[in-house]
Amino acid sequence: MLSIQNIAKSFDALQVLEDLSFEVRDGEFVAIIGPSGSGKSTLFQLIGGVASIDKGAILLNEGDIQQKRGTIGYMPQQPSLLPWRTVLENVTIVEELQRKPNTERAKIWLKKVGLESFIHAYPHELSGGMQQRVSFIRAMVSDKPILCLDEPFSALDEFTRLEMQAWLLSIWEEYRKSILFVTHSIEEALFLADRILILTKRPASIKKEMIVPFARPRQEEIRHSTTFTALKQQLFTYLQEEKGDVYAD
Ligand SMILES: Nc1ncnc2c1ncn2[C@@H]1O[C@H](COP(=O)(O)OP(=O)(O)OP(=O)(O)O)[C@@H](O)[C@H]1O
Repeated sequence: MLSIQNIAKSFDALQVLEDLSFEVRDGEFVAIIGPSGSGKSTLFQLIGGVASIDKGAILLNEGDIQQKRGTIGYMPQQPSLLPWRTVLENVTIVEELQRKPNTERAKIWLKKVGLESFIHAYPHELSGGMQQRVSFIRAMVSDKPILCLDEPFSALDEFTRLEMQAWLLSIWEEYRKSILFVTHSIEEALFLADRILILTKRPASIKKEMIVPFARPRQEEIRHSTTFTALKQQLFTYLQEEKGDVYAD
């Protein structure tokens, strides 16, 4: 579905990505972890078409999406909701820009995620976790073939973060939309993903790929299994080899 082929990207003399290749298949949940500053956000900018690659190709369902905006669903680290718009109006904004808002579908989604009594509320009336749900639903209803989530839970407190991980899994396991998920948390990647891509330090390419062996639907208990602990240690070692910041949590 999404195919990143040998891409390279520099900002002036700073080479950020080099010969980076990977794929995300239809319905797959892929997590990316890597050292700080290795170029994860840059990668999303390239996939989202807001920056241009120097070399290589970015294909979505075999079509070239280089510098094409609006082909992926995107959820940023901060919810980025417009404070003067209600929850419902925030969810429909992407479609409004494309002149085809589907208010009914947005309402159905908000109901599905327990926000039906908040559709006319403003962002400041919601908790951080609720705001992230709205942000996620906005990306979902834009109905793109793949969702790119850039550290979506990193600003949340630990308890809300664990809740949001379970929440995301329950939605994803029902709908199986392709997800590319950047995180700094090894544990989050292991709990959520089918496959984890580990980046090298800058200029980043793929250092390793790990297939996550846990069955779906995922159960909380896997976090306490010996396999989970062993894989966590393995991932930690890979990241230490790249001398990035610390990722164990
Ligand atoms: N528009 C830009 N112009 C110049 N340099 C940039 C630009 N965008 C990013 N960079 C540089 O590219 C490098 C990679 O940045 P990026 O934000 O993609 O890394 P990251 O892996 O997402 O970092 P983090 O893990 O800390 O969020 C950094 O050194 C950053 O300063």
